[in-house]
Amino acid sequence: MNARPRPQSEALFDAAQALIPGGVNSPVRAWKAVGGTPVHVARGYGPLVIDVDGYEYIDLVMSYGPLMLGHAPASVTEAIIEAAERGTTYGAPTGGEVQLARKIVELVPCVEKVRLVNSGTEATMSALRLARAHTGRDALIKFDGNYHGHGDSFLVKAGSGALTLGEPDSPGVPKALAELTLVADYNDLASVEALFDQNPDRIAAVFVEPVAGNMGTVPPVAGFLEGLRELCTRHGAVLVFDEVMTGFRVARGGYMERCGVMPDLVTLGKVIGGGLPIGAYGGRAELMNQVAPAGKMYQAGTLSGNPLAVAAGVAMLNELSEPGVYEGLEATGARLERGLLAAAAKHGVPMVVGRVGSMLCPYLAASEVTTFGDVMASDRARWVPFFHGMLERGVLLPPSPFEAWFLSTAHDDATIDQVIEAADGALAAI
Ligand SMILES: Cc1ncc(COP(=O)(O)O)c(C=O)c1O
Ligand SMILES: N[C@H](C=O)CCC(=O)O
Repeated sequence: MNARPRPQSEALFDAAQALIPGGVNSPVRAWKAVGGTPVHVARGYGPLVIDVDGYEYIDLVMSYGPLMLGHAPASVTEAIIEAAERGTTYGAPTGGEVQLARKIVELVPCVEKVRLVNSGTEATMSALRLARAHTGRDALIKFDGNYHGHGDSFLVKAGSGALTLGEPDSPGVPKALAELTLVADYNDLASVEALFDQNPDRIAAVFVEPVAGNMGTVPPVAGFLEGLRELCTRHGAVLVFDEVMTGFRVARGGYMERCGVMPDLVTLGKVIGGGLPIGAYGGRAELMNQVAPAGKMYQAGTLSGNPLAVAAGVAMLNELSEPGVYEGLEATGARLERGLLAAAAKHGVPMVVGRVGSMLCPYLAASEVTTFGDVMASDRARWVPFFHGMLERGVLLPPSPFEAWFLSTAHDDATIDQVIEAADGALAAI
């Protein structure tokens, strides 16, 4: 199949490379892992995006997770327009912030109080500072291949774009700070226990993506999150679930609602902003009351609680509160998983699918993927022609085998069947 010519995307990418580092404002968008020119998007509606050359694609990037209702859902768009007409930012508290905070407190089980920030990165940086302030300790444990945004303390064995570019430990992070980040193996409780034993009274927090979504999609094995809870309680460390990706995606109350394990703090982002920039961290009142001005741990933001983001988030969470939404997303995810596995089996391509609800990742691998090592052992070279085969058949995937695919309520059965048909063709050709 011949690649479709994309002169407009190419011209824009050339111009962007002269103006913006690597031509993009977030590294994973540069298609370094798959090669070629990134598709530059002109607009999106429902499950589709249209590029600047006029081609239409079924979108499985979905802005890396926020767009639970597809592109430009009327309720969210109207809420943004109404809010913008009243002014875009005030630097003063608003009723909208209270509405969004109330929704989060009502729906996310571990949250009694929540602070809104501007991105997932800010949320995790702030949660880490709070854990350090609370415990008076400096070290943290994170997991190989988990990604918590680009705060210095987290760019150690990081997933997502850092992994894609082969830079999981970024230059520019002070060595003294990086040494405080201890790295354990995801889904391996013994590796966490060993770090606690080797570092008595040093560990402020354990940060975990309860479903690892920045090395594809790797659900936790039975007992892993329960074990982290027990270890943190035993050693006086703060357990932080980074649900920036999974919050309101895998269930209204995030993955903690599905698994029943309660962290001390949670970080949120993506969905709660309805597609506008936002982040949040929250937890028990006793912890959150240490944040300024209630307490001494300083954290602030000129645009925090931005009226547009908050209005979009409230509209999004209202729609997600409708009955049947998550059951529908589960069915959509299951349909795609079944179709992908059937297509792979038909063409003799080894495949396993990691999936929780509407986030998923097919690995070109013959056996179960539960660890970072399993992810790295999957056939990433063969994934590249698969990506391009899908693209040429009108399906836009995240441009890296380490990124999750995201579905929305706008992806109906007919759309999913088109994705499966494209996968059938793409897998036949690799
Ligand atoms: C689990 C997780 N935590 C934190 C972040 C950082 O969020 P943001 O990109 O909004 O800074 C991301 C995504 O980038 C994420 O997937
Ligand atoms: N995997 C990342 C976040 O979830 C993708 C977003 C980005 O880094 O641009």
